[in-house]
Amino acid sequence: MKEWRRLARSFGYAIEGIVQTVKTQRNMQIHLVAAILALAAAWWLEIDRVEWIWVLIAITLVLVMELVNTAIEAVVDLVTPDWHAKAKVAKDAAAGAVLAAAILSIAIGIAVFGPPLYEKFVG
Ligand SMILES: Nc1ncnc2c1ncn2[C@@H]1O[C@H](COP(=O)(O)OP(=O)(O)OP(=O)(O)O)[C@@H](O)[C@H]1O
Repeated sequence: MKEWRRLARSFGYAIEGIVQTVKTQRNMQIHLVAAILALAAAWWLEIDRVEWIWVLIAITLVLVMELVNTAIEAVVDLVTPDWHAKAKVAKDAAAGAVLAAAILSIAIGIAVFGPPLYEKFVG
C-alpha cells in the first residue's frame, strides 16, 4: 500500500512538471497548439494506423525535448546565475535538441499530411 502511495506521488510530481512547463514556457504552449492542430488534421484526413503512430511519435518527441530543455535551463540557472561559457554550451545544446526534434516533426508532417492534403485540394 505504501509502495502504491509512493508511486502515485511520483506520478503527481511528473504531472506537476508537465503542467508547470506548459504554464511557464511559451515554446511549450506553441508546441501544444501545433500538436492539437496535427491531431485535428490526422482525424480530418483519416490517416491510417501507421501514420497515426508517426504523428504521435513526432508530437511526443517535441514535447519530451521541450520538457528536458526546461529542466536543463532550470539547473543551469540554479548552478550559475552569471554568464558562463559552459552554461551557454548546455543551454544551446538543449535548445538544439528541441530544434532537431521540431525539424523531424515537420518532415513527418509533410510526409503524412502532404499526399492527402494534395488529394483533397488539388485532386
Ligand atoms: N548563464 C549563462 N551563461 C552563458 N550564456 C547564457 C546563460 N544563460 C543564457 N545564456 C544564453 O542565452 C540563451 C537564452 O537563454 P535563456 O535562459 O533565456 O533561454 P531561452 O532560450 O530564452 O529559454 P526560454 O525562452 O525557453 O525560457 C542560451 O541559449 C544561451 O546561449
